[in-house]
Amino acid sequence: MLELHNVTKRYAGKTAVHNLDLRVTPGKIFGFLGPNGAGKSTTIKMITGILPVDEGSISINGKDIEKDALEAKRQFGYVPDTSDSFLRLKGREYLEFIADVYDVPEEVREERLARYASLLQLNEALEDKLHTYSHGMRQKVVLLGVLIHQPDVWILDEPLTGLDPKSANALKELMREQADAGKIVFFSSHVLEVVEQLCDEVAIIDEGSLRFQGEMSDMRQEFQEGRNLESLFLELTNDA
Ligand SMILES: Nc1ncnc2c1ncn2[C@@H]1O[C@H](COP(=O)(O)OP(=O)(O)OP(=O)(O)O)[C@@H](O)[C@H]1O
Repeated sequence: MLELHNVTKRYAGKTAVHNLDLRVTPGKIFGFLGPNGAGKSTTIKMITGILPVDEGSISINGKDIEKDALEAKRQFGYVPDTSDSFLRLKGREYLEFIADVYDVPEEVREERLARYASLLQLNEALEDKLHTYSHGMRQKVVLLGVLIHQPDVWILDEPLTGLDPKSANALKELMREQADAGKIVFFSSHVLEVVEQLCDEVAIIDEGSLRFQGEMSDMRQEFQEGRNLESLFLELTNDA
């Protein structure tokens, strides 16, 4: 379970996230949706412990991200929207490093590496250094780093941006596979089509405040059956 209680974040006096309450249960793909500047990345950075929470609290499988940071961080894998860490390492070295950090046994890591590198078409690139990778390839190697330790919770910030259609499709299938295996897949997006296709549950944030949280089907019902997600989104975020 991933829970946010009354979470607030300010940057130099400006409120980026305001009193946010979220509850994400296992076995679901959860889409965190909002326009540019809505507060999605700020929220994800607080969930992952990159940014401190100004008010409220966040727990992952019952572990508080601030009071019990190490245990909370063991629960999730994180794919940021851009990745420029460990650029001097080769792809394979980066993945070995992550597998070491999470104590993944040798045989298990080899098996996962073989399966997921091939699925994401990264095999050949693993012997190259990360600084030679394109944006999409970096996204994929970070994703592989998550898949190699199979956390209970996946947190992905705009994960499909920059992926070619084949890789995007592979990622969508992996997200579904993880959710069906009882894990939480929490991802942010402003691509409505993706959210509509993929999510079991959705939260919409705008100007730092939650506008809606619920099942995809509830959302359609609440805002008149038959309307498409785009018109609901525009209405909820006052952009219409
Ligand atoms: N480091 C920062 N310092 C000051 N303000 C910031 C900082 N980071 C974000 N903001 C502001 O906080 C608000 C929320 O930004 P955030 O990046 O969380 O939005 P987002 O929903 O992820 O947007 P996008 O879809 O464009 O990535 C915006 O008004 C943004 O300008």
